[in-house]
Amino acid sequence: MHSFEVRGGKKLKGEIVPQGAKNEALQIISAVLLTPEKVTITNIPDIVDVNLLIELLGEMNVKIERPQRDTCIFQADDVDIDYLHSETFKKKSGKLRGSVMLAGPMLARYKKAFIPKPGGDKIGRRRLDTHVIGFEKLGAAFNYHSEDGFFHLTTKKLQGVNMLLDEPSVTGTANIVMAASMASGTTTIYNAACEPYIQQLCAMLNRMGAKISGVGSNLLSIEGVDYLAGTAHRILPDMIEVGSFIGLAAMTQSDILIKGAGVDQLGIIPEKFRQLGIQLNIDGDDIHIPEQELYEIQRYFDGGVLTIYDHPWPGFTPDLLSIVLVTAIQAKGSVLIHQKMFESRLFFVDKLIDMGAQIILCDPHRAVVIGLEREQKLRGITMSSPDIRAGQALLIAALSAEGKSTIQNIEQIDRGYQYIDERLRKLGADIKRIEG
Ligand SMILES: CC(=O)N[C@H]1[C@@H](OP(=O)(O)OP(=O)(O)OC[C@H]2O[C@@H](n3ccc(=O)[nH]c3=O)[C@H](O)[C@@H]2O)O[C@H](CO)[C@@H](O)[C@@H]1O
Ligand SMILES: C=C(OP(=O)(O)O)C(=O)O
Repeated sequence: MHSFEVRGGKKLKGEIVPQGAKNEALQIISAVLLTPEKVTITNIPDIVDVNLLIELLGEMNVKIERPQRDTCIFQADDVDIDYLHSETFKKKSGKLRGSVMLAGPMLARYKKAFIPKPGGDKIGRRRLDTHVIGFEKLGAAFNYHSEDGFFHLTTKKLQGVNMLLDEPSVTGTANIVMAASMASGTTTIYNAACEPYIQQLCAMLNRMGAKISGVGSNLLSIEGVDYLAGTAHRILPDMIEVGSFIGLAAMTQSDILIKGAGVDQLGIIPEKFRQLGIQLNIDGDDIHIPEQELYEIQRYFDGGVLTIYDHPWPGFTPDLLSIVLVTAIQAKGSVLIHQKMFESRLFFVDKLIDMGAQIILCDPHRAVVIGLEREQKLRGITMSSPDIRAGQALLIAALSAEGKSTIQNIEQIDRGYQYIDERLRKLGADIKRIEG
């Protein structure tokens, strides 16, 4: 288990470029299975989850060239379907959430698929019903094997259908879109997720020859086609990284320029940080966060305490709530953080409380942060990273704290943030990776 040793309390300064988006990469890389032709993907983040998915494809006999660290050329012209029965696949696919999205393309092209017991963050119950019910509506039969937690899916032919999703699941929508793109007839998906990740996937599939309309809305219409061709695709900047850097700058009173932030695709994210009182200057595709002595949390017009909560896109992504929470610690004022989607994502606040933060954990979904107004610094402590975003939030807390902090279990952070220690050092942070 590796850890980060951080000596906090330093102001940072400089430019940082966000990596390609993790959650988009997982969808886009799964989609290469839909065609026997070459698909070139650029701006791939060099992170554990994405590298593991690429490794899985390689083991399925997909040809992969990696001319640069951020570019892969995939060709799925001779896929070994039997690999999906192997113990190695079971073990590896269970390590990341993204592997569930191999099922949609497999079902579309090879008429059978397996949904592994999902990996990813242990942040609460993460059901797969939306995926399985969607496939069933398209004409797939499934069997759940309780001994290995796998869903086994088969179909003679996928047939377009109108469906209303139980919830706008992000990976569920991606899976169903990929399967429907090669079904017979037209599929409509209402209550579809519409995150930029999904919009990017649909744009890529359309370039491959799919016929998807309604992209960006919660009503997608997909006219099935027989064949999808190769294409090239560039992954957007990771909006969760962008939000994390905004929070980092505010908490550490730093002057940071986020270059190429993908401003047009950030939705409500900048506004939520502005509600915390953080000044953001948007210039073209860059975001400048100037050094700020104090930032004051807004109140509602009637004087009520601000609540920041997650909601399916275009609402605020749950993946940034831990970052917003940690950023509020040094603000002036109070905010209620309400994590509606996941029930185990807020428990890391006990570590922040140990560091000196004023937080009341009301229940597993809600926490009130009472800002310290920089009257008191957090204290460095030893802590362990429970999940990817809480890990990054703890790192931000450690960088703002007085003295030394040790963050253990940084494998969680490495799942989603590329060379984070190296990039933070370039901004002047005192952070060391301790191996073993
Ligand atoms: C690999 C990947 O892309 N992971 C993202 C994806 O996970 P993932 O696709 O697994 O998440 P889902 O969108 O399926 O939903 C996540 C959880 O939220 C619940 N839920 C969902 C929608 C809703 O309206 N109400 C509700 O309560 C679901 O029951 C589920 O427990 O989307 C999540 C929600 O944005 C993000 O946190 C994950 O980072
Ligand atoms: C929850 C996340 O990831 P995953 O779905 O891969 O666990 C995340 O990216 O914040």
